[in-house]
Amino acid sequence: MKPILWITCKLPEEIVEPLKSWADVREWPTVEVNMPHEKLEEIIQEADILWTIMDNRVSRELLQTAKNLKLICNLAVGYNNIDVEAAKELGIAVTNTPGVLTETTADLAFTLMLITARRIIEAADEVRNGDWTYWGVNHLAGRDVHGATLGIIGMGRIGEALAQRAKGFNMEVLYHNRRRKPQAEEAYGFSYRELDALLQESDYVVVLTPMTPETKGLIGKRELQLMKNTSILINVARGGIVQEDALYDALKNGEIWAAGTDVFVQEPVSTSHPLLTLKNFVALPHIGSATLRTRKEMMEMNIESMHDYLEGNPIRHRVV
Ligand SMILES: NC(=O)C1=CN([C@@H]2O[C@H](COP(=O)(O)OP(=O)(O)OC[C@H]3O[C@@H](n4cnc5c(N)ncnc54)[C@H](OP(=O)(O)O)[C@@H]3O)[C@@H](O)[C@H]2O)C=CC1
Ligand SMILES: O=CC(=O)O
Repeated sequence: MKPILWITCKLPEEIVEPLKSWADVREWPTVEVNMPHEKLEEIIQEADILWTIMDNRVSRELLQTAKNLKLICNLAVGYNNIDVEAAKELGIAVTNTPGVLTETTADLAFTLMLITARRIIEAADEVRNGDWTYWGVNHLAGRDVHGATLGIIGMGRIGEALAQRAKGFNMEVLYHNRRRKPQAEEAYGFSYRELDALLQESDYVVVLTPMTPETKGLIGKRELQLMKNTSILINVARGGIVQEDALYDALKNGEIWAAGTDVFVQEPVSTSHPLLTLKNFVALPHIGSATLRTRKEMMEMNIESMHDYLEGNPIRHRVV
């Protein structure tokens, strides 16, 4: 009997079709709406392999209801949507997609810095809405990215790729991790800072840590107040690492100059979210790794893990 592979979102036909040679493939049928949690509760009971996306909350309670589940492949590098400790205890392997999305996500992080600093969304909207009525000396004037100081919180794969882009813009690069990276410091000229010093010195602060109990709410009122009132905060990591209510207050009160984020606590974010009322806030719909090539490579990486499992080989890209 073929193992049951449940895919919790609609994937391209050319990816799914070949899987049918070895799996009894069952898939969520539509791209417009993601699988509701109640459906996940139902299908986890029959799946041998579960192919998940970040939207799926795979808790301990949910995992405990699984009868045959042996492998979860998460179509993302971040895996905070899955209780990996519980999975490990229950003998369920979990895999992710590190590396293949690094450069693409760094491109997006740098893009978000540029569009936030140069007020690109406001400017483009002005043209489209017919509000471009004059040339003014400080009209839509933003902030320079070149030559500024970039502080990266979470200098991992994506952080390093972002830092390399920043070097091309003659930026000074500071970073904060739990562990220093002396070799990278020497090779690329980054400088380590404690968190508070990084916040105080940087013109751009970019958050690129995973979401963990330690990073949840890492940037709140106190941290935002440490930043310069001319500085810009970018979050491409996970919603909730930056406290959204504190960010709203800091932007509204001019404690920081602007912010751009690709991620929210609740995704998709509600159009009534207070942050969306602010002109100095740029919002993107979690598109960090969204290029056709990278998404294909992410899917292929998950499939590699499935093949390893099937063939009884050590499972590549395994988190636990
Ligand atoms: N917006 C999007 O679409 C995307 C978002 N992401 C997010 O980006 C995250 C990073 O990805 P990637 O670069 O591949 O991951 P890495 O694991 O390579 O890098 C994460 C870095 O964060 C640091 N870190 C972890 N905990 C803390 C902490 N408490 N304080 C300070 N630094 C910390 C780690 O260093 P150390 O252990 O020394 O602290 C590490 O260097 C993902 O987990 C994901 O959530 C990723 C891809 C796309
Ligand atoms: O947010 C995306 C990821 O890959 O993690």
